[in-house]
Amino acid sequence: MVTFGVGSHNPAKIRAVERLSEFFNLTVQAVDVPSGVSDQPRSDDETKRGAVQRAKGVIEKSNADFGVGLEGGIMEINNTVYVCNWGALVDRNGQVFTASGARIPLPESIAEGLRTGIELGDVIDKYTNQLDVSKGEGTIGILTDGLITRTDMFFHIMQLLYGQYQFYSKSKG
Ligand SMILES: O=P(O)(O)OP(=O)(O)OP(=O)(O)OC[C@H]1O[C@@H](n2cnc3c(O)ncnc32)[C@H](O)[C@@H]1O
Ligand SMILES: [Mg+2]
Repeated sequence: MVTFGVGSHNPAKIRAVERLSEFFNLTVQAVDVPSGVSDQPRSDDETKRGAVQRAKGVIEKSNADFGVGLEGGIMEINNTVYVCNWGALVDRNGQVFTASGARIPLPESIAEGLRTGIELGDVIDKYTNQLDVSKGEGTIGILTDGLITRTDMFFHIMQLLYGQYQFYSKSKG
């Protein structure tokens, strides 16, 4: 049985890793690790660093076979703010795999709130008049009318990560 440690207690992230059980037997454990970046990463680079640092932290702090880091952030292209997401998978040999997920533009009213320094999680709760959107369908779920949830998106990242691990394991043999 393969163990995946996830550097987060967010159920939207945990469920995304658990969904890998569609392909093989695994157990998932949440591990308390810092991302080492700000609560609201503001570039691809910072978001990716958060994911990698979480994944490495899991390997250091637990006995899991794989450390997983999943990180949400925002980034700007030509004055349009996008929600972005990164993931990292680290194995016991210290190999690091990274992948990014879907990104879509944020409506100007949400982007405005973010420019004042508030976290997306808080802005989206206010925008939707709901609690803990980030632990459920996520901003991506709201902005796609529920078609792609935060878990769907992180699951796609997990496939990209584990798929790379498989590819490089086989090509070395
Ligand atoms: O406990 P952790 O793992 O930190 O869970 P989190 O929800 O805070 O997740 P992140 O730190 O990775 O996300 C950074 C911010 O973006 C928010 N967010 C909400 N929905 C999101 C989505 O669909 N994609 C990316 N970020 C989202 C999130 O609530 C945070 O304020
Ligand atoms: Mg966070």
